[in-house]
Amino acid sequence: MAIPSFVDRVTVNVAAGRGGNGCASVHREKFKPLGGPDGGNGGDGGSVILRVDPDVTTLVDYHRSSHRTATNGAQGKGDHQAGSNGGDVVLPVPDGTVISTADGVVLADLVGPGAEFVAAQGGKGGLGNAALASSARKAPGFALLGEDGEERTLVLELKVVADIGLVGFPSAGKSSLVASISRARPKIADYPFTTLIPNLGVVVAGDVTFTVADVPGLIEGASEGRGLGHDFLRHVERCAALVHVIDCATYEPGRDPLSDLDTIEAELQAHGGLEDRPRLVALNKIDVPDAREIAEMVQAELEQRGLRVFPISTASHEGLEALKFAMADIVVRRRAEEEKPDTTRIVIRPQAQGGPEFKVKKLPEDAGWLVQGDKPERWVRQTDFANAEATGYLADRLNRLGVEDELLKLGALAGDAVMIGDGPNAIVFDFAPDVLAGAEILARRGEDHRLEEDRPAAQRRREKDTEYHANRGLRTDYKQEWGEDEVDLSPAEAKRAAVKAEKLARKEARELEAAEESTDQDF
Ligand SMILES: Nc1nc2c(ncn2[C@@H]2O[C@H](COP(=O)(O)OP(=O)(O)OP(=O)(O)O)[C@@H](O)[C@H]2O)c(=O)[nH]1
Ligand SMILES: [Mg+2]
Repeated sequence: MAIPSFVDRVTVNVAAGRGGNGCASVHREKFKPLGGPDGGNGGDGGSVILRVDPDVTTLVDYHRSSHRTATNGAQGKGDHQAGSNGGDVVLPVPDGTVISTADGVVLADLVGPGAEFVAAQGGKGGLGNAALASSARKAPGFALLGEDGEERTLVLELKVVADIGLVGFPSAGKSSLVASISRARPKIADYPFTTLIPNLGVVVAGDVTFTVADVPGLIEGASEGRGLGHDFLRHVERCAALVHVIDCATYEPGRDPLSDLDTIEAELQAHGGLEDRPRLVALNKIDVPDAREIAEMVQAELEQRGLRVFPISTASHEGLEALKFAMADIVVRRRAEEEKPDTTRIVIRPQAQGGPEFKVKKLPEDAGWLVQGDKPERWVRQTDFANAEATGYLADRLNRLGVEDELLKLGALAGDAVMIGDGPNAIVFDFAPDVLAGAEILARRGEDHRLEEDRPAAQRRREKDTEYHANRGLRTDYKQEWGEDEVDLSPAEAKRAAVKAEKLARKEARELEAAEESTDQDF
């Protein structure tokens, strides 16, 4: 039989929608030439959300199609029309789904119906020029860009949240046991590895209700990746107790109840983490005369090892009541010991970073300054650098946040490179306090005087930025941008290369400027 692919651990790619751009528009009406700004805001991009749905028991759907994308927010329009928001995509996942990054960092552990995790946050829509108008800037000639939606690769793992885990060789009768003590109706068949995904059954014993999960057959070597069992052992990691289901009716050579138990114990040992869990032994299939004989033979020896043994038959139901109550006993004891009841939702989410809204760091080797922070980085993404007024607005925002003060305090000089953000979308500015410090100045729409009056160096810089950002849709990285033809630069190397190239460009510009000045004097 071909080993089927695992369905309880899947890698999914989620992409949220982009925020719509804000609109820059001016109200037009007959005989009223000076209308106010009426550009609407862009809609927010839809998010991709994972939510526990009690009706979903496997991750099989994500195994078949692992890319999920939410829709983009619509662009804002004139006449104060806001773009509509992109729709969220809600992905139903089973209770007990653990979400981690591709490199194994656990982001969330979803327990309980309705528990949610935002897998990819939709991009915020950009403000339209109507929303950007202020008393000083009555008719902004620009709008903010919508932000990209988050894109992530996540690993979803299902850990069944069961009180009791049934372990054993293939065809030992684990699924049959779940079926005979609960209302679950798992597939049962006389070939090994019938169960590919754990079956969960709800068992009622007296006034105790608990859950039992069978684990797909464990075989020797499973913990080293042979067979199916290893990947499924994680399902029993949360169990209060393990029940060994032992087939006393097998005619396979080399198998008997004692060595089967040792084999499974060795697997559990190799997997690790289950040593402290109490064990019960169910000697199954005693409706078969030979099996009953074998069970009677080994019972005493197992009991000598300190194990509680239950001869059972899932076919005739003999011994099942005693086994059920023994399970219930352990569950009750475990629940009493536990500080937190099982129903507590455990949701781990990366906490939003508190503290100051931005950080300024001096880069080594006089390479300039690095500004990091959610707000400044977001504002850069929202800026249309082809529009000087939008660029000026960004400078004002950064100034108001205190970025410039902080740079001055730390000793930044005019002309120093200031890098905002350190991802592929990072952007490098010349530090020009006079530009940053300017108040709102009336200018023609889409322009900013402060930038117009710049020296040629800043002019050059601005043209370069404009060109760079015009190409942003292509996601040009530093290698292309700065003509660096080394391959596989690490982000830190790329940053250094970018800053170095930036300094060089600035030096050239200064030289050019000096040359131009000396030319001026000739006239
Ligand atoms: N005679 C008899 N047969 C049983 C008993 N319990 C289970 N079986 C049979 O054993 C075979 C395997 O049973 P399953 O419950 O599918 O075994 P499993 O341990 O879940 O096996 P995998 O899912 O493959 O790991 C089936 O043909 C069952 O009918 C029993 O008490 N008596
Ligand atoms: Mg089974």
